[in-house]
Amino acid sequence: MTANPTALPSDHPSVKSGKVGVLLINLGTPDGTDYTSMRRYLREFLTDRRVIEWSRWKWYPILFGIVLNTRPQKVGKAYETIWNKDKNESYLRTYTRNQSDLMAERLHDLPNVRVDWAMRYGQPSIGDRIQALKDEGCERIVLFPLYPQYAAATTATVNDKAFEKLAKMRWQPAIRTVPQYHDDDTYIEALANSVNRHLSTLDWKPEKILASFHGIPMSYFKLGDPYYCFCQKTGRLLREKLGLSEEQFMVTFQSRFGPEEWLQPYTDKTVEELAKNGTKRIAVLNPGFVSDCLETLEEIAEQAAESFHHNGGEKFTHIPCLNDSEDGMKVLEKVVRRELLGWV
Ligand SMILES: C=CC1=C(C)c2cc3[nH]c(cc4nc(cc5[nH]c(cc1n2)c(C)c5CCC(=O)O)C(CCC(=O)O)=C4C)c(C)c3C=C
Ligand SMILES: [Fe+2]
Ligand SMILES: [Fe+2]
Repeated sequence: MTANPTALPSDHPSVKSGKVGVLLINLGTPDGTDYTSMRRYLREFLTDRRVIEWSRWKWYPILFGIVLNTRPQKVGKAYETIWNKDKNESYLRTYTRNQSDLMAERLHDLPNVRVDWAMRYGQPSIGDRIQALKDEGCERIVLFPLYPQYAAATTATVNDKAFEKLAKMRWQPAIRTVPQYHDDDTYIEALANSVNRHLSTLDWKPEKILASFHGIPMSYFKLGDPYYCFCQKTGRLLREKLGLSEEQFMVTFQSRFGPEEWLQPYTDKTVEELAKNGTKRIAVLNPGFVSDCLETLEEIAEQAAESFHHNGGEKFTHIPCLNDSEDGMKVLEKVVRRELLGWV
């Protein structure tokens, strides 16, 4: 008898192989609304050089001396008002997990594909989930930062974090990173449907619709971040799809942080000025957020609504993000299937 030359030696470790991973990644979320959880989360977030580009010697005294002593209480209180009490977690976490579960179901025709989810800040971490996918036999992984409009502070930092993990792996999986899909027709149609569906539940019509995107400092844009242009294009395509004029539809930027100038027009100032100038009815949506979160549920649906009413406005409505809706999942599935081409 001759030995089989292809047989593995008896002491060879078992290696799983032949699978493709899809990792959905969103921004992150604190584990709880208490001071310690909030501080841990904000510390990880605000020490990210892609988020705060100031030099360390200028930023750290402010961060550790002031921001991390005051902001955890303030933001913790805001989180409490929008916490998903059923699951004891933020909605961003609930929706991201649901998106992952639903994506797995939608890809049932691709038995070699594994779907998982992670957060850039907090848990589950990107590194842990890449390792878990690799351990399951994923030799190729699609990294999907859940941001329709690329920005260095969001998409790039997700990719950086993933490659930080890969830098420590002896046997790396092959990687694809998903680019922006700000002008994808399925995405624009899903947004338009969500606007029309939501407005059809009201007994009034808005005089103006605001598409409010998270801002970035103006200096980042001037240094070459394309985010502003992607937001403007999404806004224009959505306005055209809805058949609205430039008077009826506006792109604005929210969530300013720190003393610098950010992208304009600012959402909070616009809402206030519209109300003061006699606009009585507005609707606001957040096309840049794949899931509702603090920035949409608290800053817009609560704070902006209050400001509008306080300044003389009468009707305000917040149009929910696509979240784990059928239309929202259609968008994510389309992007994932495109990025899997040639791999499955
Ligand atoms: C300089 C600071 C920040 C930049 C730049 C920034 C860009 C940016 N952020 C999002 C999406 C989200 N941000 C969220 C919360 C949040 N953002 C910042 C600061 C910057 N973001 C802070 C400090 C916080 C925490 C809350 C607070 O302290 O005000 C969230 C919500 C997370 C949640 O758990 O609900 C999202 C989502 C984008 C898309 C973006 C640039 C394009
Ligand atoms: Fe942010
Ligand atoms: Fe531009």
